[in-house]
Amino acid sequence: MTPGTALPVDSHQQLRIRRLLMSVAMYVLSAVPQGVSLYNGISPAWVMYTWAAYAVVFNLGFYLAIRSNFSLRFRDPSMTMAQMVAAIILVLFTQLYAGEARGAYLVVLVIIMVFGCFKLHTRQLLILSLLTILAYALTMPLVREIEGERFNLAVEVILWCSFSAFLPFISILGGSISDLRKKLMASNAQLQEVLQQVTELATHDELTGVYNRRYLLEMLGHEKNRTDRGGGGFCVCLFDLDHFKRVNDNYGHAAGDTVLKTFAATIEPLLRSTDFLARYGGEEFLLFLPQTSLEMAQHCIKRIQEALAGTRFEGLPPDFRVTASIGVAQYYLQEGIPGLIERSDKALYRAKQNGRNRMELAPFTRPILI
Ligand SMILES: Nc1nc2c(ncn2[C@@H]2O[C@H](COP(=O)(O)OP(=O)(O)OP(=O)(O)O)[C@@H](O)[C@H]2O)c(=O)[nH]1
Repeated sequence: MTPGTALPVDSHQQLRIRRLLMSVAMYVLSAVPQGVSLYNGISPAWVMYTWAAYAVVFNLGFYLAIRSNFSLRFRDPSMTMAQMVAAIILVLFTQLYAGEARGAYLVVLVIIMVFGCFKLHTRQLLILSLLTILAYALTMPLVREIEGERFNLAVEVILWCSFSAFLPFISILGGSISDLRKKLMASNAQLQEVLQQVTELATHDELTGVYNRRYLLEMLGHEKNRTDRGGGGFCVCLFDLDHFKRVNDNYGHAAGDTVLKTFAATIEPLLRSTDFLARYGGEEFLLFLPQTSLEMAQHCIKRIQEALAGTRFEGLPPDFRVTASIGVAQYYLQEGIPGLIERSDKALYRAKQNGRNRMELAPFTRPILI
């Protein structure tokens, strides 16, 4: 992925090819004045053939370089500067034989500068335009040679002066557009980053990094709808850390936070990618197990209890352990999510009553689909 943007490399290359095709379209269009010149005997046929061969070879070369990803080796994989220089050389060549129609070709140079605004800075565009003005001036003795007696120095100088006045101006304008584009892209990237942060904040618990209650309830709602339409059943497991108040009281609030974070970090790797662990409140966590029977949920809880029994907590005594009481409920058809959680909460209450560090299953009286 290119830094600062959201597009994958392939999409960037496709965009570059699209831009190249735009410039190819310009070549095709400029074949029209070439043809008219040829038809009217203003420029010789070999100029048109040379122009066409040059255009085909260079554009094919640029196309292959981008298509094969060879251009990714360059700082600018669009090869904007190279494309522009190639086009400028071609225009300067064809205008040599354009006679009185020379002005029409000079317009193309202006359009080439506008193309540069996709990638180049104002300074690069200005340097390129000054070099073009100089190169154009240097072609004048050749034009004189080709045109012989028809050469009108005054007309040529007027053309050169107006061209020299406008081209730098177009470059500055193009550069400003380019800068504006870059700023827009940077602020877009920033916006994406902020959006990602906001999404993270809206769906995750800040302390433990697991999902938050709101997001979990949303996911439960989706799963309920899916199950009611004929999907497999699911379970929820409500965890409550035992005697957590004592952790805060004996070791301080920061140690309590560490316990919550470590608890979540211990459970997460034990889950399938489709399971959801969320912080339900204070020291309560809700585990949502889609496509899971009560029996499978019990296996999962046992795995978690075993892992917890061996978990050490940073900054706390080596023999310090945390246990949890768990209430497990399996969803039954058409049940409301609040009702389902209430059943798991009642089961959790029984687990506390029955001595903690254990799980209790919520009884059910209605059919369960799994
Ligand atoms: N460190 C820390 N403590 C929290 C956080 N949220 C809630 N608590 C504490 O969690 C404790 C919950 O205590 P109780 O509800 O009495 O339950 P308990 O001590 O775990 O006892 P049982 O649930 O009956 O086993 C309270 O002391 C809260 O202050 C948190 O984000 N960080």
